[in-house]
Amino acid sequence: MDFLKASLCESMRLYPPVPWDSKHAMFDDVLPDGTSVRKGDRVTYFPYGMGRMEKLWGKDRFEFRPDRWFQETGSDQTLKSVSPYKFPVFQAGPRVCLGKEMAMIQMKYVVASILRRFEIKPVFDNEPAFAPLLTAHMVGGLKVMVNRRNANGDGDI
Ligand code: HEM
Repeated sequence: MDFLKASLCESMRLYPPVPWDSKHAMFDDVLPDGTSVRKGDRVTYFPYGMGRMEKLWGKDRFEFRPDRWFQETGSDQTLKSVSPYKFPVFQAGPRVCLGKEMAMIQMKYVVASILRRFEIKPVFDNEPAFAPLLTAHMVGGLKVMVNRRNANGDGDI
């Protein structure tokens, strides 16, 4: 289940379900880096961009690597604790997503129960195009072939 959680986090790092999100200032304010914000200004944070920043994720930031979510020391196979300010897919701070734990449970449950029974393969080789609307979409959807797995866990068609 840890590897599944790491894979889900890695998927959401590269393709966050809420790729960008905005707030409007109620009062004049100053951000921690000194940027001043005036009352009524809109401030947007951009999880899609942050998930691809070399400064945050390293040179291999475009690679899908679930192992980056595990401890790096020796044979420690436990998941790392990653700051929501580095990985803000559920936002961070006082207005963090209240359903994030439930969302993780649901995603793990759906993926584990479907992949145990079915093999799913994309129909086309080309990489799906990501449409970063307020919530994430794929341009034209993702066409897949679904085969029931046999008792050995292999696709049977
Ligand atoms: C992968 C799934 C999910 C993602 C990526 C996600 C992401 C987010 C994000 C980015 C926000 C902040 C929105 C804002 O700026 O106002 C948010 C807020 C919220 N989410 Fe989720 N969410 C997910 C699933 C869920 C689920 C399953 C629930 C409920 C069971 C839920 C309940 C909420 C609530 C109540 C808030 C408002 C929190 C507040 O403003 O204080 N979310 N979510």
